[in-house]
Amino acid sequence: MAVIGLVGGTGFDHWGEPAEARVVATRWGAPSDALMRYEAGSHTFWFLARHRRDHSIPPHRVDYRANIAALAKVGVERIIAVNAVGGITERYDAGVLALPDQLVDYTWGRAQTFSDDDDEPLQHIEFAQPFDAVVRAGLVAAAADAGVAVETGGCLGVTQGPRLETAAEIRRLRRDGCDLVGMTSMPEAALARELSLPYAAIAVVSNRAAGLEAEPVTMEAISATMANAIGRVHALLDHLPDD
Ligand SMILES: CSC[C@H]1O[C@H](OP(=O)(O)O)[C@H](O)[C@@H]1O
Ligand code: HPA
Repeated sequence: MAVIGLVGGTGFDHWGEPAEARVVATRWGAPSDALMRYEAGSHTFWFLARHRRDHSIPPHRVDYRANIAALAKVGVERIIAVNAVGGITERYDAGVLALPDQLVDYTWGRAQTFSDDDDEPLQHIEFAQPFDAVVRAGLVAAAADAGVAVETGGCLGVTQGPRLETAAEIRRLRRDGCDLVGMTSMPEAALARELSLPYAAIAVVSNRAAGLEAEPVTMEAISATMANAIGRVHALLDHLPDD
């Protein structure tokens, strides 16, 4: 049994009645919301709604440091992030569950490190592989066990938001090697690495990215796709293997 931090995003702001809710303070400030404990499959999960339960915190205003520090404070051993993302390359159609293995950071102006004052050690984390191979392997095994199809691998470009991208920005991301686009994986992934917390993401393709379809991207379509896919995310969590 492991104690796992679960950061839920768009389409996953709630997870039923928790076994426990805990308000956690950190030296970086308050996390997005109370942390909620759930027992699922053979693991304990501490769930945190990245945008708060009422989905009121936009991606550029999430206090990623407080969120990761709060998860560390309740003793999580690893972190699984759930993200709604746009699909850029053909493998990543709407509704696909992806387990990305790379990312490119296009965000700016976010508090992106704990190495930010004299009280914290200066760290230059190793980050060639931003998603943890062991956590990703557990998700691959869970998918096989649950009979849920996943695309393994893929590069996630992280934009600043909260607006969606232009068609030209998506063409640029494709040229840069990005398969997927989201807004919240950075600095979340890097901060987890700074605290030595293995981190991986379940990226749910909620839409084809801007300019790839005749119709514009709408929040209604994103929400509908996420509502459809979230049962498969839960199936993965229920089937995560024992260590
Ligand atoms: C148009 S939806 C954009 C919103 O959804 C994603 O959130 P999350 O990563 O927390 O699931 C994306 O990053 C944006 O915040
Ligand atoms: O198309 C998108 N772009 C950026 N973030 C997203 N999150 C869901 N869909 C998207």
